[in-house]
Parts: sequence; C-alpha cells; structure tokens
Amino acid sequence: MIELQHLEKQYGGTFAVRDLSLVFPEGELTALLGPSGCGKTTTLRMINRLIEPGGGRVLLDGRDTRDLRPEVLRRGIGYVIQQIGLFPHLTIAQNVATVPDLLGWDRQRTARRVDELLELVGLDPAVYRSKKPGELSGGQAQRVGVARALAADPPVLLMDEPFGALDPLARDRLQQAFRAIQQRLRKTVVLVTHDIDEALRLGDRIALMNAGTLAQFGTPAELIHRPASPFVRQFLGEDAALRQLAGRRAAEFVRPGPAGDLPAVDGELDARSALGVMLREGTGTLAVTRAGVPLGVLRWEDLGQPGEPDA
Ligand SMILES: Nc1ncnc2c1ncn2[C@@H]1O[C@H](COP(=O)(O)OP(=O)(O)OP(=O)(O)O)[C@@H](O)[C@H]1O
Repeated sequence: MIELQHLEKQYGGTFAVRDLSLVFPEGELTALLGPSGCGKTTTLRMINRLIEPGGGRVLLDGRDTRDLRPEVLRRGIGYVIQQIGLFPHLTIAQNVATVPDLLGWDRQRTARRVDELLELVGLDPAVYRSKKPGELSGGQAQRVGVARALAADPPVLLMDEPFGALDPLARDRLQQAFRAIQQRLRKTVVLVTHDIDEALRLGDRIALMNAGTLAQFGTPAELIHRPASPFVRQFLGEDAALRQLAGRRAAEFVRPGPAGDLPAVDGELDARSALGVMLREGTGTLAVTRAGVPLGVLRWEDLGQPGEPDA
C-alpha cells in the first residue's frame, strides 16, 4: 500500500502539488487523472523519489520512503514511462534483465524470468529475445517496457502515460493486454493519464487532480454517479457512464445465473453494445456466453444503469 500524507512540491513559489493526502489501495490500479499541468507526474515521481517531496511524506507499506536509499527504493518499484528508454545497444532479453542483473540473480534464473515475462506481455521469447529495440514497433517496445518493470516482481508499479505515444489501435490492444496482466498479478499500480477513457477503462479507482490538489478519489462509478464538484462532472463529461461501458467487456460484469432462453451475447462484446442489445430486446437480463459456453447473466443494474430498460 502507498500512502501520501500532506505531500507538496513547489517550483519557484508556485505549488505543483499541494497538501495531497491519498491512499493507493494494495493490489488495485489507481488512475491518477487530471488536466495537463495539474501535478500528476510530480506526484508519481515523488513516490519513487525521482523528485524529492518539498513537504509531507510517502509511506510504502507503512515505511517512510525517506528512510530508504533512493536506488534501493526504486529497485522495489517498477516504473514505466511513455518513451520507455530501452537501451538501444542491448538485446530485448538484456533490457528486461536490467534489474535482475543489478540484484545479482544467476544467469539461468534471469533467463527463465525473461522468457516468462516476454510471454506474459504477448511477445514470443524465441522471436524477440535477441532482437534490438530498434527492430520493434512502438507497441512492442512498450510491452518490453512493461516486462522490464515487472522483472524483479515488484509489488508496486508506477506508470506515466505508458500508452500515450501509441496509435489508437495499438493503445487499445495494449490496454487490454495490460488489464489481463493486472487481473492476474494484482500489483499496486499508479497510472498517470490525462485520458479519461483510459482511466475509466483500467482504473479500479480514480484519483482526479486539479491544480495540485485532489478533486475526488473513488471508483469510476462513484465519480460518474456522485461527482464531488462541478469540476469533476465537467471533467468526466456528460457521457462518461456510456464511455466507461464502451471500454469494458460484458464478461467483466457477469454474475452466476440461469440463462434460460434469454437473449445471449458473447462475453467479448463491449458492455455498451450489450446495453444496446438490452434496449433493443426490451430486457434487463442477458445470457452471456464465450464460444457458446454459458458464463452467467448480465443485468441492467450491474451496468450502473438507473431504472429499467424501455423496450
Ligand atoms: N522542474 C520543474 N520546474 C518548474 N516547474 C515545474 C517543473 N516540473 C513541473 N513543473 C510545473 O508543475 C506543474 C505540475 O507539473 P506536472 O508535470 O506534475 O503536471 P502533469 O499533471 O503531469 O501534466 P502533464 O499531463 O501535462 O504532463 C506544472 O505547472 C508544471 O509547469
């Protein structure tokens, strides 16, 4: 768990971050969201002390991060940034092995770990292990960046606009891949983004910042349905509820239940389209299947919709 207590940073007398107190829950992904210049990156970098806090403190599992040497602290925290900065002269395997090498792992253990991670991020080790970063697409390089950050299995992962430089298709794919990885690994992740859809799609929680302070912290549904201020409502936009559903798959909302002869949708269908099917069919419950196998049912209220669907 990461806890910020009255964290602050000033530049030339102006607050970049001001009296920020916040708990990032363990095993969850929190999106640090907000307009340009609101202090997201400064906050993130104060967690791993790439920027020293001007005031307040950061606790990692209850421990004040000032009590650790910065390089020791950083070895226990994965860090992924937009231009991932892979070492161009090293192979992909050597890049992924950066932290295990620093930690003095033996060769076999490191090699096994590298292959395991490349597989996890969807790159065939046999094909990619010996390539150089210059031979990869942007999306592939970003996958290597994620693998490298996870190499020594750190409990905490900090990500600063990790998908920001990718074209929409590659971004979409990588977001989906990352979501699946996170569902498996359950790291404590802080993801900086100014992209509302990304925050709605990936965040278990959202910490929305405005001018160096916290505007609201909560689940996407809480921010959408109970915005704490006009700023929150305006920032998310009128159609936030539907946009959130567009980024999630029906399978994510499934609960156990008999399918009977309910209209069925595939679990891979996005939840917004599933909502459309409910409206078309005039039903509040759908059967969800995957490759024809029943997964359970999807209900109108589980999609965060008030009232009942009108046929
Ligand atoms: N090294 C610095 N020197 C002076 N001012 C800085 C410095 N770093 C950040 N700032 C200022 O602090 C504020 C917060 O910057 P920060 O990069 O944390 O915002 P951000 O929310 O991450 O923005 P973006 O999404 O545009 O990256 C901005 O007004 C920025 O201009």
